[in-house]
Amino acid sequence: MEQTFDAIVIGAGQAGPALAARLAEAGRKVAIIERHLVGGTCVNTGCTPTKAMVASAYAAHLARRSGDYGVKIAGPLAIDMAAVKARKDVISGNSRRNNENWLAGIEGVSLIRGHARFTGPHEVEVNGQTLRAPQIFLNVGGRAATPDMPGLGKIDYLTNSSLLELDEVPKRLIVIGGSYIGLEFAQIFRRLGAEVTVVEMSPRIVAREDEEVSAAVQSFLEEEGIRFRLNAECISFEKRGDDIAAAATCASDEPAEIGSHVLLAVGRRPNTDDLGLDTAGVALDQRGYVVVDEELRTNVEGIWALGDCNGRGAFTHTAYNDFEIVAAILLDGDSRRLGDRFPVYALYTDPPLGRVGMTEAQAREKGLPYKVATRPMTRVGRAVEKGETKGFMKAVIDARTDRILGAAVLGVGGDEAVHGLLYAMQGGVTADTIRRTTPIHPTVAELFPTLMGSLQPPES
Ligand SMILES: Cc1cc2nc3c(=O)[nH]c(=O)nc-3n(C[C@H](O)[C@H](O)[C@H](O)COP(=O)(O)OP(=O)(O)OC[C@H]3O[C@@H](n4cnc5c(N)ncnc54)[C@H](O)[C@@H]3O)c2cc1C
Ligand SMILES: NC(=O)c1ccc[n+]([C@@H]2O[C@H](COP(=O)([O-])OP(=O)(O)OC[C@H]3O[C@@H](n4cnc5c(N)ncnc54)[C@H](O)[C@@H]3O)[C@@H](O)[C@H]2O)c1
Repeated sequence: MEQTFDAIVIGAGQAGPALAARLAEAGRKVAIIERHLVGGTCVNTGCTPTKAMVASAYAAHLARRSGDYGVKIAGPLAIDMAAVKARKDVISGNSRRNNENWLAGIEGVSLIRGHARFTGPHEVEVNGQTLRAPQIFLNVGGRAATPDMPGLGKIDYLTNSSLLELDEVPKRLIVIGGSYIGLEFAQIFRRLGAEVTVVEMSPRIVAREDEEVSAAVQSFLEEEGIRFRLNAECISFEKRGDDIAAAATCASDEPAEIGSHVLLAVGRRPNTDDLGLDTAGVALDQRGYVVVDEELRTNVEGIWALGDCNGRGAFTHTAYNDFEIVAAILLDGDSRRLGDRFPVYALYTDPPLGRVGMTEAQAREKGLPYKVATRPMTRVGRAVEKGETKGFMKAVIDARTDRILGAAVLGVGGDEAVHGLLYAMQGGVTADTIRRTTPIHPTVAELFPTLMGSLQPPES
């Protein structure tokens, strides 16, 4: 059987459904094809379930610290991992169902379940059926990278997806990779009672960040009992009875890490290897990401790529922004572009790291004249009152224009507070204007004017 549509969207992740809805609203007949779960990674195996578990882990942490606040809990603390998982499943499941019901209710959108594969530049095959459309939008996302490490094929390892299915806390968890996924899970499971070791091949964790950010995050995670093996340039695995041994270096006299479970969190790979993109003539880069221009167009007329699969962003908000760019161009006659967006993200450890724009190291590498200011969270009233004073805030300002180049807010509420600086950057607001504003007391963001008032040239 063959069917013709005005547009086909492949993947119901973070950009596809919103785009399908906008196209249908504009009167187009749209097919959206999903091979697994509506909502994609974020809703089912990424943001939503992990942040639900971050909340459970925080509750456990706060309960352990309750005495600090003058609150006594009688008896020992117990973690009911099955209940933690059930809570996370309800939150994630509700989100998925809301997405499904919303899509099902949109006139002009057909949700087709199955794996899509190109059979030509403007036709795909799903479940043996051919679908044709002049416009095709890829939103196929990615999955956990599983590099060819010695011994990996002989052990049962976990990824972000399978780890979320555990209904018992691992006794000893070895996390390979010390970035977003690795650190968020490391702290979650440590707070839920596991012994946790993070094995990272770089000399420091979250190595994209400034050195003092990496050091502060490592230090507060170590205070909670998480161990780190850095410079792990030569990782291999071996089964030892019921346990797994992970060797971190090639030196045979260095002891291996012994764990009951291993989580692989060493990056993602795009779901572009089983799409038949060569048949359609769509160009990929060396890492398998779809090559797109500033308007998300691929090299093939009538094919666009949005979200993680284009390698131009790796977050839900960047995937959604890709939808906004494409919809603006195709439906609103508005000329939005990838280059309009500032890098912004959060690392959801506790305390979280909110980040926007450049790091200081990036400003230095670019040879930009800049000023910098930092302030420890111990000198932020709101943090002191909450009893959560770990971390610091830092701003990097262009010395010529007085505009913000970048900022890090590592501390309680940092994921929220950093937005004040994002909006300031988008609006071209200067540090001096921020210095003259009157923010709400007591908040974390109320210290931004003070921060801007303490800018200094970098130490040379
Ligand atoms: C553990 C974890 C935590 C995360 N936490 C955060 C966070 O807190 N904040 C944040 O911003 N980002 C977070 N992310 C990243 C975020 O999940 C992704 O950036 C986002 O989901 C990307 O959206 P997408 O639409 O590009 O792809 P996806 O959400 O991956 O969706 C792609 C969809 O396409 C489908 N698909 C693939 N191939 C085909 C095919 N051939 N035919 C049909 N369907 C297909 C897939 O089944 C999937 O449903 C996290 C990721 C992980 C793994
Ligand atoms: N809070 C969030 O927004 C959030 C949370 C989780 C995931 N994500 C998204 O998911 C993506 C993937 O996250 P991630 O943490 O898996 O990847 P990542 O690319 O951010 O980090 C991978 C880490 O693994 C290390 N590594 C790579 N190969 C290794 C090896 N062989 N041995 C040891 N260490 C190795 C790297 O040095 C790096 O520190 C991120 O790009 C991010 O956008 C976002």
